[in-house]
Amino acid sequence: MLSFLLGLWDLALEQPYVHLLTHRVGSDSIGGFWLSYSGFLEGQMIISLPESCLLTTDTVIRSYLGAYITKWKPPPSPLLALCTFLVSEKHAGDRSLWKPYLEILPKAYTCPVCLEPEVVNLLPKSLKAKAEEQRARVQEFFASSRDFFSSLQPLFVEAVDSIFSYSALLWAWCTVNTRAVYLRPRQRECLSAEPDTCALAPYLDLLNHSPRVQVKAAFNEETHSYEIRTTSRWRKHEEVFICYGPHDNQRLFLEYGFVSVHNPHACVYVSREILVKYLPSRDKQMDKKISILKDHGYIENLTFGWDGPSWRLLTALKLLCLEAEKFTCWKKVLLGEVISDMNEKTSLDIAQKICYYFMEETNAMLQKVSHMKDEKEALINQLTLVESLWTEELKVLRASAKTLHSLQTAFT
Ligand SMILES: C[S@@+](CC[C@H](N)C(=O)[O-])C[C@H]1O[C@@H](n2cnc3c(N)ncnc32)[C@H](O)[C@@H]1O
Repeated sequence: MLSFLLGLWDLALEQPYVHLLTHRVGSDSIGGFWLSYSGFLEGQMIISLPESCLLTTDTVIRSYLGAYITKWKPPPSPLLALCTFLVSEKHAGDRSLWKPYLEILPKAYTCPVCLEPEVVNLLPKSLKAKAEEQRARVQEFFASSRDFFSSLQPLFVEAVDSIFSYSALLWAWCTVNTRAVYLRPRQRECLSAEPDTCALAPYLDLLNHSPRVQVKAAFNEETHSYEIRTTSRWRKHEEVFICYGPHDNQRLFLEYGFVSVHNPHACVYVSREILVKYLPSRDKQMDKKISILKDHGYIENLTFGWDGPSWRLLTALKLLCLEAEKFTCWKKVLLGEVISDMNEKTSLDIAQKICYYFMEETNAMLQKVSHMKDEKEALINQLTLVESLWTEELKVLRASAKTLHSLQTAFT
């Protein structure tokens, strides 16, 4: 493993910028990270990984799988090509040129698609629905790929069913989903029309995420290398982070299987059902108001954040709280105008009720997770992850409740 990585080091870096540290956590996962050797200044290159070190669909098509992919109709997707290569190379073990890379990849993942259904049941509703969608998508990916896998039988002594099992494909899918970097879309006749934008980038993919840093990452067409430059400053021996995007914790959990503590983008989603639950049930204009919110895209992505209810959430509430005689002012509400003190106050009161409701629910879920941790030791890692998500949500809600309280005092 190390020789491979040191090989990359020689190839990719002009000077030894970083120490690479990997350590195993438990038996089935690996935590890899980068430690700054001599520090980085803003704008400095962290890594420049030559194209030849990237694992792309080109790598797959040039391999022994190429002839099978080219023959297969309808053409396999770029994702299927990458996943098939990963599973096949992992199966090859010592015979694989990619063995050193494959050995440092996690053996298992913690994205919701890999969690036990009873753990998925403990996720916030909005995330649970996305987790179930993700699982259905991966299951469909497996089901629709089985004929293609069968066509590969001449390449293997063992039955392909045992090599390209659901768990093997799931592992490969998670590897691509959690670790791939973005390349500009390419189109190849032997692959389906889905965007071919993923590349695995050994060594570079050991960089962990921090929401508080900024990087510039892209393939440089002139140097033919994938380059990452930091816009932050790193002191000697500090862990170097990159930013995977301005993702909230639910998105980080869904796509990468982790939760970021004190994530500035963390938020709690308010569903339409909860929004309506706290409004006066006698409002005859409610259906009309809901349909205005829907038409103007204000029924989704309503959130509580560290700074209180989002502008979208408050705007939606102000519109829903409009008094009957002020209903015609709904456009002004969407433009951010204040309609009346009464409208401002009522919407803040309802925002606070919803916030308290979420805090109660979150505390109840935390208790449930804690009981389950006592009862189901085998699930402790998965449950701890879910617990950290709820804990972060509770912190956001407390901060929001505080902001709401101070906003309300302006009306008392
Ligand atoms: C591209 S890899 C980064 C390197 C990774 N730590 C490894 O094991 O090789 C992305 C994965 O690293 C983990 N990860 C990245 N940033 C993290 C963070 N701030 N906290 C916890 N896990 C993180 C998550 O499991 C994520 O799916």
